[in-house]
Amino acid sequence: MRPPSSILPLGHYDTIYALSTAPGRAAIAIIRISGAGWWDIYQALCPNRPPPTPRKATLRDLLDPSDTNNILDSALVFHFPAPKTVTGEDILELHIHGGHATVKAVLAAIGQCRSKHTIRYADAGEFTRRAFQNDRLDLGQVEALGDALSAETEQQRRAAMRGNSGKLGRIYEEWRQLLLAARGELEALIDFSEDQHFDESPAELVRNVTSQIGPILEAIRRHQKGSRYGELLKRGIRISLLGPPNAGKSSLLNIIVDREASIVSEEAGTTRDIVEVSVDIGGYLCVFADTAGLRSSSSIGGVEQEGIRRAKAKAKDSDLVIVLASVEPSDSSNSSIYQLASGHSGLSTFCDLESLKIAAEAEQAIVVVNKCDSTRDLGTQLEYTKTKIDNLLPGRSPAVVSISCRDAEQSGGLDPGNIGALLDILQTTFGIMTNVGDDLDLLGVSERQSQLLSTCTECFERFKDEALQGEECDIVVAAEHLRAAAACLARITGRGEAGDVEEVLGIVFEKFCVGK
Ligand SMILES: Nc1nc2c(ncn2[C@@H]2O[C@H](COP(=O)(O)OP(=O)(O)OP(=O)(O)O)[C@@H](O)[C@H]2O)c(=O)[nH]1
Repeated sequence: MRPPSSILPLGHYDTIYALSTAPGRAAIAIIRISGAGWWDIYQALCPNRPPPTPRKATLRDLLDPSDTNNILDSALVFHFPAPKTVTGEDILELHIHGGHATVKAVLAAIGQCRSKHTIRYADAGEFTRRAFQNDRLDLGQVEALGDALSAETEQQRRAAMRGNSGKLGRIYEEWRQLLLAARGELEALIDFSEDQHFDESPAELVRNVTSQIGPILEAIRRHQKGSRYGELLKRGIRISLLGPPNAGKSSLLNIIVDREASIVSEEAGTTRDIVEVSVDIGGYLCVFADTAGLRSSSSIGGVEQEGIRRAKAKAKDSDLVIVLASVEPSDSSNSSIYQLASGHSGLSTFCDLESLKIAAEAEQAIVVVNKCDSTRDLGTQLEYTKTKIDNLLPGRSPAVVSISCRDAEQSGGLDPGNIGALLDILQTTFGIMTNVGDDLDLLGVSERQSQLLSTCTECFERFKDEALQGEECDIVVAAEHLRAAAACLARITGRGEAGDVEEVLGIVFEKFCVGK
């Protein structure tokens, strides 16, 4: 359904053009022209030449319209006839040489072409906006396209492609049509029940609609879960490194991100503020936070206390908490640390209880035992540590992995310190955290769409409450709840009765660049 012309922006019928490839020196640059004025532009740049065969590459000299002796470039020219094009309009694409002067000259020449259509440089995202307005893409697909353009990791790209298929839009439109039909039946009852005989009583009809809503509500829950997982992939998985001072949190961060992002020192309590670094692990965008070591002592100052407060808050806000335990001398005098396993060689495994408590409540947790370079009874200590962790975090059974940042630093690789094994465990955990089952399209549900689905659920719940009134049910109110639910679905796709579509478009198109 084409949106009403009242919501078409000013300049919608102008012919627009833009450099669609990145600016700068390159082998090829593509200039895209969209709109009815394409033919005037073609004639001005390629005077007396026959039109290019649709969808076929045609070699043409592009001439300066104000001086036809001046050949601007020799280009490959494509004409894509409306309506089956990326914008739904006629498209002319000029594949020119990518030098700065060539691009500048051809763009200037297009601006000079005469036409009864207004010809102007495109605004950011205007090609895609036209695709939406000409019904080539729904709003969910536009959002997915924006995500695809900004994708930096493999998993971000995959999630964006899932939203691009149009499948989600078709599902929401199907639900909306079902609601509209149900609402139609309710309204028929309201308008005509006095004059005509209906097979169903209002209460029966409302009950029937309730049973149709049930499967949609269930599906919405799956879509919202998919959205949460998709958002993890798009915005990145937030990981906190938590543990007592000196366990090696900063050392581990530096090894993972392969640079000195955080200060490492033998002085306990070095890290105060949170140090955040993004890194791509196996295609997953991860945002690691190195935090202040947790300890409780009357001797620590105000700055460290604030660091500890921030560390706890950060960990509680994370998707995954990595607790660092470490192998230290058994006679460690630090009263804040708790012995997880005692060793024979004068070295035992320690951690602080506060970090483990936070891990017990975290969505996902992994325990890493660092400084394993110094112990000779690692296997036994690890066994004890696992048992102790299972007792301290009942029902969680987090993975426990031993590493040595020192070995990794000294060898300059990941395997000697067992960091490779930790990265494998992380990747497996990310896979579990973002597993939507077979329906991978659910990863394409955006945060905006998920919020609208929540509102839609609320409307359904109100409808169901009304239905529970039985014969007392107010059918006008029930129909209104269905209308509101259908409006939420319309706002997801940007189709139908989405009254505030311009506002929604503004938000969605914010991140688009010129030429897209
Ligand atoms: N033997 C050994 N020492 C390590 C290892 N990893 C880190 N260290 C040392 O432990 C000390 C503390 O390391 P950091 O990475 O600063 O520890 P942290 O947990 O960030 O410490 P805070 O900032 O105090 O919370 C430094 O002297 C490191 O060189 C390891 O695998 N083996």
